Amino acid sequence: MASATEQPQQEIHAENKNIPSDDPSRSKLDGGFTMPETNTFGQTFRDYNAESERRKSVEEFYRNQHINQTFDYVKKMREQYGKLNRTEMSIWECCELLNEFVDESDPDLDEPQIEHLLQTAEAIRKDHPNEDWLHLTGLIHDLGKVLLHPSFGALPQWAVVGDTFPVGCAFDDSNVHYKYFKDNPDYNNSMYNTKNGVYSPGCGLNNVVMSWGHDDYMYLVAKENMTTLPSAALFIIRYHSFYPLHRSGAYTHLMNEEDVENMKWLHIFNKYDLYSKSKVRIDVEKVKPYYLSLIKKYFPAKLKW
Ligand SMILES: O[C@H]1[C@H](O)[C@@H](O)[C@H](O)[C@@H](O)[C@H]1O
Ligand SMILES: [Fe+2]
Ligand SMILES: [Fe+2]
Repeated sequence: MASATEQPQQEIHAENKNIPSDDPSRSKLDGGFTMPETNTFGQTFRDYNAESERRKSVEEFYRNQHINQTFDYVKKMREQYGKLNRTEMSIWECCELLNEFVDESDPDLDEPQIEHLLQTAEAIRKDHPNEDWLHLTGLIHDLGKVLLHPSFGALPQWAVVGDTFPVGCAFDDSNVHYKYFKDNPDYNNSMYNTKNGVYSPGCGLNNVVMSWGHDDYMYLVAKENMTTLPSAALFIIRYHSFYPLHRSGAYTHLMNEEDVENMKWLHIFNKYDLYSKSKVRIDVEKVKPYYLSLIKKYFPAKLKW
């Protein structure tokens, strides 16, 4: 029987096994975690132009996302889904619901989402054994993708996944496939197309309306169900797809001091979210008791969704 103190799984270092330590092709070692040079398809991570079987569909995904995510659309969705009146279920039940979904925006992963959740959580657990809140954050950060499920209205992928960005101000050209924003109605709206748009500099991300998707939704679910996770966990969940900010440094003029503090944890988290994507399977039944104990510590048994 697996105990709640089961050791973390996943051989993160698998890629390096046969490569001499001084070989430049060897992955970078960083805090124990090996960041592989290439993804499952032999490409560098987040290369949206590399020729691969997924390139075309990922680009088509971003075309739809950029055209449809307007300020008005996001406001409407936030209000509607923020009511959390669709269903009641536990965190683990939600993990299981994600079993069937593959994320169409992701050039690095074609595994069902539950694999990605466990790979992320287990990779964090290995390097940061004492931050149990961060393990749980890894497990739940993508649960908002449940919006794809028929019982949540089966939202189109462009309304659930992909990188996020602020609406209500100019789209930054560091967004992937930026060119498709030109067909977004907000692109030509003078209220929304200046650097600050409807915001003031330093207003804080909490006051910025982000494109609608799994990040903001899961943030609302965690907060409204009174999680006892620390605020850094909520920040990670809410902004983990905000690559234009945490990877490219765009939109920093909207941040306040608290955001700057929280960014430190987001940067740590992001490494595991991105680079743990692999074909290495996790034995779900083996690790389940450990994660159930964390869920019990930080969440009520049933949550409103
Ligand atoms: O394709 C991925 C995926 O949807 C992730 O869940 C999200 O966090 C990333 O930002 C995105 O690029
Ligand atoms: Fe995500
Ligand atoms: Fe993720």
